[in-house]
Amino acid sequence: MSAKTAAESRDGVCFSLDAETRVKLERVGSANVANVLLGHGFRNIMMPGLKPLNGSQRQLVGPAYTLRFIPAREDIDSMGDYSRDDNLHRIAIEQCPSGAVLVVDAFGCLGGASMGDMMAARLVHRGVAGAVTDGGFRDIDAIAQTGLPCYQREAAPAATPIRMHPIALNEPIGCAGVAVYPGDVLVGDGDGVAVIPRELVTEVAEAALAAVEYEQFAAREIARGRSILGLFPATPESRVEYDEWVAAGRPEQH
Ligand SMILES: O=C([O-])CC(=O)C(=O)O
Ligand SMILES: [Mg+2]
Repeated sequence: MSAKTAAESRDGVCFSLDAETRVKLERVGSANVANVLLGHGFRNIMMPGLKPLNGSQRQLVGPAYTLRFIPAREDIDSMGDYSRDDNLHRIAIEQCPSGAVLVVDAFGCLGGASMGDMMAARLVHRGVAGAVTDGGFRDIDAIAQTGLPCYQREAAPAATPIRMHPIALNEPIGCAGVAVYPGDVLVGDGDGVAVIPRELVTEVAEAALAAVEYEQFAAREIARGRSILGLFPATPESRVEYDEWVAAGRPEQH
């Protein structure tokens, strides 16, 4: 492992994503990713109910760094505990690697915040690619101003320790009913968030981008009045047409 890669790894998990794959995933939809993963047999990789915090936020792409909460208990959780430097919630903000996505298992809890705008600002400064929770964030207008791509169920403004206790970093979690292993790669757009098992990311990115490029051809044909039958989904014949279109330099008009 190179020094750079080692710097990007924690607990033996690699959080780097090669630039070529990242650029491909920035160009594809979560639905394209879901289709490709369905072809590999995966049916539970989209996080239902999670919405972008800001409709104009940029595409979310990055390997998962995980934080897991359990329900708070009055004899253990307090605002005093929250302020401690060994609080795993705050450590996650300081340790989520640059380029990674902080993925929070909040057990669906909306009674406490998974993150606020000070934390989001710190993630932005540290080069983190985004944050996802199956609960909600507080200070959401201010988080939107930071530009950090974020996904949540809905706003959860109450103080975290009222309902949530951070229990583990960088372990497998469930988020919105989807398994997330540290280093799995998330892709989020307006539809929601898809999770790509780490070992498949290169081939999924390639196949999803190929689907997007075929759809550019199909969209052009549909705009010209053509039926989707025989065009979308692709047929062997329409693929020949697509290949000819690509060979011709992808012209906008016939
Ligand atoms: O104190 C918190 O729970 C988090 C918060 O509001 C912030 O990061 O702005
Ligand atoms: Mg705040």
